[in-house]
Amino acid sequence: MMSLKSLSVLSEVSATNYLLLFVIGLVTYIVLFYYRYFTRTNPLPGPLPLPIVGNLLQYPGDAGKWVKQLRQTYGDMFEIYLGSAKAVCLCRADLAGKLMTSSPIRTPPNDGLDELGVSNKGILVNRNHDDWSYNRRFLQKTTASPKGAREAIESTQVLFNEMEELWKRLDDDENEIDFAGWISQFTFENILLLTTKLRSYALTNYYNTKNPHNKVVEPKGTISESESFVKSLRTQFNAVCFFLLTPKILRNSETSKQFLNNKAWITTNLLKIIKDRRAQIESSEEKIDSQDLLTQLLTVNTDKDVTRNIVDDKHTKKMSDDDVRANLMDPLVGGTVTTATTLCAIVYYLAHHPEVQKRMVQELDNVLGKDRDSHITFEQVDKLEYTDAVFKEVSRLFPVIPVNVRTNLEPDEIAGYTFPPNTQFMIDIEGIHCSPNYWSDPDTFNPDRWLSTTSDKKRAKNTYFQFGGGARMCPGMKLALAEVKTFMALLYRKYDVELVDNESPLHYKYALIKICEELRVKIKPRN
Ligand code: HEM
Repeated sequence: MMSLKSLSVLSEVSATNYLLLFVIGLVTYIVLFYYRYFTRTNPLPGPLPLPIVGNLLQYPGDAGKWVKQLRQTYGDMFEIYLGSAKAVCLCRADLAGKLMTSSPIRTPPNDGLDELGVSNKGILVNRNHDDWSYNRRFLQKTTASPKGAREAIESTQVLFNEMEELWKRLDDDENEIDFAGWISQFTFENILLLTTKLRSYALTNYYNTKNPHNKVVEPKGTISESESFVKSLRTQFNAVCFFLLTPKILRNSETSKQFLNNKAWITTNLLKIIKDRRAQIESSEEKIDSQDLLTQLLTVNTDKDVTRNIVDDKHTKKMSDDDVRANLMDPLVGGTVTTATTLCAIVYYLAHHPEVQKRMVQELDNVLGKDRDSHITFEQVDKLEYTDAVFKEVSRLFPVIPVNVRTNLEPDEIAGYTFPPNTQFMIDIEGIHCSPNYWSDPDTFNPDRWLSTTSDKKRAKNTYFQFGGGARMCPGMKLALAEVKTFMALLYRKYDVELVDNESPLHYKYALIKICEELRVKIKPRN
């Protein structure tokens, strides 16, 4: 029998052995990692990565700012490591344009996105080409048509009137509001209404949350906690960012759990809407005549089908509740925060450029007439050339998605390098939007550069990507343009808008897109 003493000596020896084995394993891993790194194909310039985390420890929390810093050091084409995966950054219009327009896939296979359950669902980060293309056709058909834009112009006016009634209830000394707070509720309510014909009364809910002493009766809406719902949509961007970038072994289980719970909460709310509408459709004896996105998704391949030219021979079954949920969630996620941040940036730039604001208001008066409450038509919005130029110029200097991504499905040759399939490319949209190579006086805020009479002569192809490009381009573009321009017209023809703090930069958080979380403004009726 071994003595206790010899047992403890043995266990000390085996602990030392384990430690030794671990150190040898670690050193081998590091040596192999750097051997592979220094002998890699297509060695582009870029910061030296660490094993497992790559360059993620240097990430300042904002991809736009990071790519800008790195471009200044490494030039127009460089590589970084997001964990152990390499990403190639392209900062020139000719390099970026090719990928943006040719590749229909955003990200390579990613276990994080699989865990979040978004890689094979819906539209935004769906990697399955056939399903993505099928799903996208529904949104394209309902939002990208002139009918979609007309509906957006109408609903924007209805919601603006409701918001004004709520503003009137604020005390006089409260004409200072958080524009970012109101507008994110506004854009959410608008996209919900346009895609489902349902209301959540998000603006009333927001007003009541902020003014508990002076509440108004809130009509019963589809989503009762709309304020929290909008927060959850924002959190979903953080979730995608976290799961996309964080290597599996570093994914903190508490953070993962919170993000998964957030998605589950959105899912529960949306499934309720979907089940109710499905039951309504199934029990209806009349012909379904509604053409909204939700109805199209629920009726496709059923005997009450209201879709046309959408199905293909790979999609012959009716859609499951969860697929409908993913296809509804993506426009809500994609259309709420982007549009709200764009409008915050417009308000911010106009406040800093009163001469531009004055000229825009003049155009509004000329096109819309003297009555500041008159109904605005599609044809009038179409005539707002200077307002449109303001939108474009703000979006050039402040793109909501400053860095876009693409992945190649086939080997791809770019600038003399051949990249294997599934290489992650990051496209420096902000850098291209502000490069002196493509724009005269790029840092100057000058809407005139967009007017047909004075357009920027230097401007080349593939230099403006506010809505992306190619097959994956934003399907909500027409709807968003109609909403944003109508909102600008409604606000500025009637009100003077000032920033509370003129010195402050426009605050935003970055989570794949820029999210403006607060913008304090004073709104007073125009003289
Ligand atoms: C001013 C507002 C908006 C901006 C700036 C914006 C911008 C963008 C950008 C840059 C992309 C990526 C395109 C690419 O990779 O080429 C995108 C994709 C997308 N957007 Fe928008 N968007 C806006 C409004 C909307 C609206 C209102 C909707 C809903 C109808 C929407 C739904 C989507 C969807 C579903 C995608 C993914 C498309 C795909 O992967 O095929 N967006 N958006």
